[in-house]
Amino acid sequence: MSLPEPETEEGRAGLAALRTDPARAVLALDFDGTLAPIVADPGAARAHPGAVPVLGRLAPRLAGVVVITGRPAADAVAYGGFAAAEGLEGLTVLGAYGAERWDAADGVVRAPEPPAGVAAVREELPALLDGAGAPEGTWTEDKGRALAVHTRRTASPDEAFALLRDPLYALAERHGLVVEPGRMVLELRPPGVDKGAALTGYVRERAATTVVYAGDDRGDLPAYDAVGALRREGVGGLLLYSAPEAGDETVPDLARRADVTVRGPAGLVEWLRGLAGLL
Ligand SMILES: O=P(O)(O)OC[C@H]1O[C@H](O[C@H]2O[C@H](CO)[C@@H](O)[C@H](O)[C@H]2O)[C@H](O)[C@@H](O)[C@@H]1O
Repeated sequence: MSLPEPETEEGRAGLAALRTDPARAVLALDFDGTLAPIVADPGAARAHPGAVPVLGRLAPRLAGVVVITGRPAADAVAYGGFAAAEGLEGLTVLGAYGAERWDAADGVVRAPEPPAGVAAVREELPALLDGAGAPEGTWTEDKGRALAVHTRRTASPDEAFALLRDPLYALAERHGLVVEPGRMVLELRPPGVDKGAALTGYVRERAATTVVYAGDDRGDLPAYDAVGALRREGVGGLLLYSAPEAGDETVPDLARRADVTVRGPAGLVEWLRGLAGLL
């Protein structure tokens, strides 16, 4: 099986480094929109059925496989079907943008206590949404250490997103939180972590000389930046963009910078199968 040639020179160099020494390469993947198709109900998201089998084939050949997600680590593990998966005994899941860590080796989630601002936002959010005129279908996902306001199930998700944007930024700022905007979602979460720092830490921990990162949303941009910085240190890098299969708009900053574009989780699984075939 062959792999499509990366569209950039740096990407071709990254793929060549990966093929030369896979045992020193890290494969890092976002969850929603990358491993799991986007669905209207966040609680119904599940990894593409081909994801775990192909990751299980790849992982024993690599320095490490890590899922880096805005989800709580436990949710990603459950929705991904990652616990006790064949070949994924060394898998790591970095949840809540790197604040939480789960390792398949012991099945434990490690995480610090959320800051007090999260409880204050939880308290004030319902009245704020009422006052802002949040339309029917607006839904708050309580992630424990963050609150995510989803607009996908409103009649006009983009309009609802625009309506709620400023009030939610103001609320987050009042309580020392930051807003993470995503695909029809505005998440209020603690500052101080992002997917870039999470990825860099994992690459260093594994002493990797190549890193592959796949993502679909704005929250993945810090990981793209991290791959850029690692490349400048001499680490090989390959950036994949999981473009929307339907409905959602593309994220121009990811589309422009990616070395390889795949069509959603199904396209990513196909690419990973091609990689497994090559290795
Ligand atoms: O970092 P990720 O793994 O990409 O997680 C980002 C957010 O993903 C989830 O929301 C997104 O997926 C939902 C299910 O497909 C979809 O309904 C929603 O519109 C998307 O924004 C999740 O619910 C959030 O908690 C994550 O932060």
